[in-house]
Amino acid sequence: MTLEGAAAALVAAGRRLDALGLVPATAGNFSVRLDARRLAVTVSGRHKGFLTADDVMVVDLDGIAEDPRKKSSAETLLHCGIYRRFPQAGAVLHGHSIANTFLSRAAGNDLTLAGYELLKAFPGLPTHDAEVTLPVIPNDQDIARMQRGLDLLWDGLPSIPPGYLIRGHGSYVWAPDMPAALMRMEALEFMLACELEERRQPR
Ligand SMILES: CSCCC(=O)C(=O)COP(=O)(O)O
Ligand SMILES: [Zn+2]
Repeated sequence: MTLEGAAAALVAAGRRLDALGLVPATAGNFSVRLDARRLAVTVSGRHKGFLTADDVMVVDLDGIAEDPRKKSSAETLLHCGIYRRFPQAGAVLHGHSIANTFLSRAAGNDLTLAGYELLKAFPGLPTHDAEVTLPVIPNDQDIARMQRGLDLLWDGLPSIPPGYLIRGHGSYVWAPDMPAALMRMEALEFMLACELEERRQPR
């Protein structure tokens, strides 16, 4: 993918996720893979609903910026960690919603979503009669350490779902391309909103 195409995809993703309330304030960050060694990622601290092409920059898989005058997302190393581990990952989205924040604070080490039609948005789940268990990892301002923890966690999982939650912080999903990543993010956040609604019901 070209940098111009990547920038257009990230700007459009920001508008879409902002319209859904998933990137309040300057929260969230997005990326797409450019080639085997590089990704295009959002610049840190920008409101993701109002991105322009100038708010997208190139880093390598170690998070090193091509243009050192620009500062990439504070969470760049989580994007790099996904592209390094999953060769089929072509786009990564991170959002902060009320549902993912609340539920990740209430959850243990993982969160299972079961019986939702929208589970079909995740790979290998052809019917609603299925479940996906997403890891919930501790939040940490040391992003390199958080990624090391994720790598250890992934090493121990028999199969790795294409997403996770960071406690009290937000959700990450990835997919082969941006349209598929958006579909996963919307489906995940819809199911989390349903879970939140269920917990609001009087028992
Ligand atoms: C105001 S949100 C706090 C930082 C964060 O969690 C986030 O997703 C946005 O950080 P970035 O550096 O990518 O703008
Ligand atoms: Zn965040």
